[in-house]
Amino acid sequence: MHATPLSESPPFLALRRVSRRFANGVTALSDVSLRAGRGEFVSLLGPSGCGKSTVLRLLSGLDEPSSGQVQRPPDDVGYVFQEPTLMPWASVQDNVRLPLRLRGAPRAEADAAVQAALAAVGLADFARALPRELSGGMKMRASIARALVTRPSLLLLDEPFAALDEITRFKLNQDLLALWQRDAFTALFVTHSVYEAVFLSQRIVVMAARPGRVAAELTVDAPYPRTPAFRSSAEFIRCCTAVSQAMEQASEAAL
Ligand SMILES: Nc1ncnc2c1ncn2[C@@H]1O[C@H](COP(=O)(O)OP(=O)(O)OP(=O)(O)O)[C@@H](O)[C@H]1O
Repeated sequence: MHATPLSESPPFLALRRVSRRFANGVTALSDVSLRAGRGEFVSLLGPSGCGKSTVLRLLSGLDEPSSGQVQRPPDDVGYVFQEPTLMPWASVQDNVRLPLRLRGAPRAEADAAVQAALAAVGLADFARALPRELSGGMKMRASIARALVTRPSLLLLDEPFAALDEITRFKLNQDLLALWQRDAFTALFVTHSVYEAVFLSQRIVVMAARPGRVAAELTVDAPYPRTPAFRSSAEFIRCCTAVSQAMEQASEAAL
């Protein structure tokens, strides 16, 4: 594990000296610069209110910076929220089909894409189920399938597993990495959990609050695929310790 130099290959997405002030006077982000290369898995880690969700909203085009520059990828962006946000009256397959319907994709093409997305998250047998018939983990799988059904080049995930029990969370971490390796999208993953960030990421951006800013950047050198054995390895523990220390330093600096 080591601190990351900022200038390497040309970025796929970037924030350059971005600040975001809201009308109520809150400065959610102050002079934030970060970047990700194509196909990279990057986590944003930090305490509540440090601006993690604001970074995702800026990258998805849902929000604009007050100053600085946001470089977004040219094509599709998938977004997964903490809540699965499924339509309760629609079947799992109709929920997953929604982004394709909104863009007017031909029926046969959409059907094939929906089936493929459901199979990829292990929900092929639940295509006709209603969301209330699914467990929390399965609802989140459906939400991930909906985000991936358009084959986005960037997947933004805003604490998607925070409400799940630990076993389910570990399983979904593993399955998300398998999807990422298979489809080669760029992943920007927001979490409060040091362990989750280390397990998943190639790089971790540690943020601090009041105002939201980047406090540190660390690289996790461990190879993929990362199996459950990685969680009990010396390398994992070393990385978690380094990231926790960076978080502590960031919170002390904020006091
Ligand atoms: N639309 C808005 N208007 C005013 N203030 C906002 C708005 N959106 C966010 N904020 C404030 O900006 C700061 C950063 O919010 P943001 O949701 O990005 O943080 P976060 O790190 O994602 O927090 P959490 O981990 O709790 O989700 C917070 O103080 C929040 O209250």
